[in-house]
Amino acid sequence: MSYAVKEIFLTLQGEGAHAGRAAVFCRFSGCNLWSGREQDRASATCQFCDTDFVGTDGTLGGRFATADELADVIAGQWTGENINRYVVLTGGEPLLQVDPPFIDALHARGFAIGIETNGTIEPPEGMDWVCVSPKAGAELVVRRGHELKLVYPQAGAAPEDFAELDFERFSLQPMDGPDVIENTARAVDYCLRHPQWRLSLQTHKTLGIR
Ligand SMILES: C[S@@+](CC[C@H](N)C(=O)[O-])C[C@H]1O[C@@H](n2cnc3c(N)ncnc32)[C@H](O)[C@@H]1O
Ligand SMILES: Nc1nc2[nH]cc(C(=O)O)c2c(=O)[nH]1
Ligand code: SF4
Ligand SMILES: [Mg+2]
Repeated sequence: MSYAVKEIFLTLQGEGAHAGRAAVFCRFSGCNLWSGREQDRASATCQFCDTDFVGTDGTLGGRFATADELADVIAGQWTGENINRYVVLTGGEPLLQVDPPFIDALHARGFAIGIETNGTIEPPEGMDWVCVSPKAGAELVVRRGHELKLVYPQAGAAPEDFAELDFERFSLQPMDGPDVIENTARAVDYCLRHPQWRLSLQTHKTLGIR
């Protein structure tokens, strides 16, 4: 199988439990909850997306014929010491494309693998950190994992709907957009009242890094 990739870049994980950790990001093209076209946003299942995942025209983006070819480009972006190598697979929806040969190819190059997923597709075995971000109106198939990171607030997806699921870490991430200041205040208030949840800020945005 081949892989359609929007962009590949080295940065710090900005969100969630691994915030601050050096990681190569591999952003796959395409999503099952939105076409990525602005004219389709209002009718999409997921309407608040902050990401351009259309096409293969970003930094180091392209179509990769094999898992080894893609894993080589990812490994080539790692510039630090060769310890604690970490890759984050995101998108778009990475689980439309991530398969066992690709996971094996990354592990063979010494990477621990994190994935950001909307939870509608079961991940293959071997992921080191599965971060599920449920979307109102989309069936949640992945009901266990390492981290559940809920964008807040979302009509039809309240934190209480997910609090009993089998995750190690529960993160609440303010919805970015015109109401981000109010959304952040509400998320802070929710975490104070429900200490099962921890605030997740999109620190890369305030830092001005990718
Ligand atoms: C762009 S998505 C890609 C991965 C996957 N499709 C998903 O939704 O989890 C990466 C992360 O950004 C979050 N996100 C997307 N739009 C956001 C927004 N407007 N504000 C805060 N987080 C957002 C998602 O919920 C997800 O946790
Ligand atoms: N720095 C940084 N951290 C991130 N965490 C999740 C991201 C994503 O778009 O999936 C993201 C991103 O795009 N950049
Ligand atoms: S599911 Fe993820 S990538 Fe797809 S539109 Fe929603 S936030 Fe964006
Ligand atoms: Mg992002």
